[in-house]
Amino acid sequence: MSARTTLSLPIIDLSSPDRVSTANSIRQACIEFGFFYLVNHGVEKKLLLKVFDESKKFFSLSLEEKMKLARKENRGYSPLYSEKLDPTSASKGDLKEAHNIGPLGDATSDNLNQWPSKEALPSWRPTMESFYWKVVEAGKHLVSLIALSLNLDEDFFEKIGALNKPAAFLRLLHYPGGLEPDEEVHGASAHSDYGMITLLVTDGVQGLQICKEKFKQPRVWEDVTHLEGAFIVNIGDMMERWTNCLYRSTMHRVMPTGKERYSVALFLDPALDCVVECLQSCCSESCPPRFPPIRSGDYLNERFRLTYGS
Ligand SMILES: O=C(O)CCC(=O)C(=O)O
Ligand SMILES: [Fe+2]
Repeated sequence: MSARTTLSLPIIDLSSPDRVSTANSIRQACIEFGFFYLVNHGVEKKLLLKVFDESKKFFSLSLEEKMKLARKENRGYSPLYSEKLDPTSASKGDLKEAHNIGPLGDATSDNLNQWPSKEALPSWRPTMESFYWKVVEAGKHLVSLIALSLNLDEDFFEKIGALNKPAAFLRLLHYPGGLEPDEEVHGASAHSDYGMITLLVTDGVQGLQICKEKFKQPRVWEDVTHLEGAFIVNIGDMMERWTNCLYRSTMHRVMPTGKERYSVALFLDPALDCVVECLQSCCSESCPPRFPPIRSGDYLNERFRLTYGS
């Protein structure tokens, strides 16, 4: 087994009035780790607790009930082992169940969402909708600081249409307990996220690990410490493509610790018709673009296909 250490990530304060210094700290964090903690993000503790409470109620419904909402078009319920975030792994799938919601606010897309019945979970939908919008708001604010950190106008990503209809997915996750650490069984197998940024909140149970040097073997995994009340934010692959790998989309995974674990992630992805191509400030003659331009929707579809094997 490879060596492991525990890691404290840089802390970014979203409410700091000194935007330039915050942008500088974001730049450092994205170059060095691709991960950081986000504090003072504006999402109240009460709402966070309510989301976890509803999530626990949802995952304790019978499998039959949950399968009525089985995943279609990346919305709805995915049972244990149905996903493999590392398509190269030989395992039978990831030891987690999940439920995806999003993108909201657009009638066509909204209609594809699958909601548990009001009889079973009366507060589910308003809780998730309210949380979704609060986290999207924090995410958009953060993206404006990321633009600043890349010496771009704060509204750069708005102007190129990446955030017009936020392609955001809210994903509730449940990792069952009972299994000890094992190199074969992963809660979430090694992967990088696909989009711009991910904002994650967990119930405090350990398990999340990152590997800073994804191309180096053997891989070195470091445990990410829980910071109460903070979001854990990471850079996704499309942001890595925009920045020509200046900002890292860091590989991560969730290992079973023997304890049951809940987490909630919001994936803020570029609008589906937005073309993601190397930023001018991130390439030069001696450092040409490493990736060709790609439509966000095409990129996402391909990644989902590999993850779900369909
Ligand atoms: O549950 C976690 O801590 C991380 C989940 C994750 O990385 C993902 O769903 O992409
Ligand atoms: Fe992830």
